[in-house]
Amino acid sequence: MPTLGFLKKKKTKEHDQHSSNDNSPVTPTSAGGHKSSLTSTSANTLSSSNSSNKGGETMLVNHGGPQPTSAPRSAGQDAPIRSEGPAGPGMSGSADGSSIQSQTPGQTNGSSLQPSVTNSTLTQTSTTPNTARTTRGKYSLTDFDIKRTLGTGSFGRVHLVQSRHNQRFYAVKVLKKAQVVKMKQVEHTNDERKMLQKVKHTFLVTLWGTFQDSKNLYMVMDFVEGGELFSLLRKSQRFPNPVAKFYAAEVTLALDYLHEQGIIYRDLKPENLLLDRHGHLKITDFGFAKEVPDITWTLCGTPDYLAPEVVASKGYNKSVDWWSLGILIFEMLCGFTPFWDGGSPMKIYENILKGKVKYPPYIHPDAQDLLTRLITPDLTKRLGNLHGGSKDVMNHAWFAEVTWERLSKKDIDAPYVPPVQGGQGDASQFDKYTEETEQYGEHGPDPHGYLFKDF
Ligand SMILES: Nc1ncnc2c1ncn2[C@@H]1O[C@H](COP(=O)(O)OP(=O)(O)OP(=O)(O)O)[C@@H](O)[C@H]1O
Repeated sequence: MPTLGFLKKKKTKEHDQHSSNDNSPVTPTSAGGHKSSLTSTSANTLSSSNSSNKGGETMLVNHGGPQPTSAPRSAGQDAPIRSEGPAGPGMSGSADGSSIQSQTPGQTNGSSLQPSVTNSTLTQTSTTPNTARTTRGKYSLTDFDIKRTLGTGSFGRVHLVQSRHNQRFYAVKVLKKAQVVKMKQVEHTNDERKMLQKVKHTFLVTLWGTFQDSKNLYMVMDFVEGGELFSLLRKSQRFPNPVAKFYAAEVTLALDYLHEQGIIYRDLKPENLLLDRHGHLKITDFGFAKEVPDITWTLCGTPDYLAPEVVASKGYNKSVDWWSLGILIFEMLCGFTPFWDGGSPMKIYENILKGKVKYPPYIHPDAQDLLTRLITPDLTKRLGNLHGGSKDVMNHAWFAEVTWERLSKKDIDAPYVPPVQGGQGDASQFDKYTEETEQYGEHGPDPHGYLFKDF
């Protein structure tokens, strides 16, 4: 049994060895839900419509195990509010010497726009294959008021910001160029921007635009208000079978979409899964996503989630995401990852290569069957990598009651609705961080600017 170290957030990037129109303002349409409990319903959960699934048993899960020592966020307090609309942040005409680029989608992926009962209106945006946002405009720091920090990463932090044009809230990821260069992440950072610009899917975060100044890179995204799945999982210790299934099914749809686009995600973990105001998932952090038609070799990702072929520095393909899905499902069902062992990445790698997974007795047999088929080193046997592709995963018995079509339209209630009121910049679901003291937007020498021409 792992000790409490597994409760910590898993850091990502240090393990990489590769050097390698302004839309018109929209009036808020709804306030978010206020259910703060994790609701697990019957096995029907994943096939029920929003309108019919209101009677779930309340289960803020506590399985009697150790309380987390880190990461649990304070339960969200309702806080001042407003709502995002289907519009980008709005842009100023010019920008303090920043070089800039952004997209202005005509529509968003909708999750933050409408109450879930109107989900049928989301069909097209949710499943339509990517039509890359190509409209270019200009954002700059002067377009936003920077509010608090939502999260920190290896090279910078993510801020809640408010557009000075339409007063809506967004998340801006700020990356320090010098740090990106020092950690040999130039290619990954440019890829992140490229991949996020390309994708458009209900369960993926929307990138509205990017820009840079002499020191930093900025990525303007939707503010996903409900916090990280990681926090919910640590608070809950582990999820009941139907709850894990709900999140796994949404991730499966997102992976299916990404793989269809020729993109490997490579960084699946609860820290990168955010909940929107209705409790549906949004995958964020495309720092390791890559367009790979066939095989690639880069060692990147988070130790606990790495497939053996990645650990062994072999060439690998999209199937690494299916392996990681297995690890994610395991972690959601058990509260810890299968290869975790004392916190040392080397030990974790050893365990991954040994490939022995101990399944606790409380895991549902169908779940265990799926996990053994995903967490298998044999690529000729790994589900998702076989002839049927992602459909093999979707057709597995554990997902039997999932009505994929409805799920893709978010026409199924989420098991947990974060206690936020949408659109008001309510960041109560996020940890508090010491704020950045360094001023953004300063003029000065820009020795690394040439490396980030697309920003
Ligand atoms: N669009 C968003 N809306 C709300 N919060 C966000 C958003 N994007 C990121 N965050 C928060 O910021 C955190 C860090 O973001 P992200 O993982 O993209 O940064 P990173 O620098 O790549 O991190 P790491 O180095 O750990 O991979 C996330 O875990 C999440 O809590």
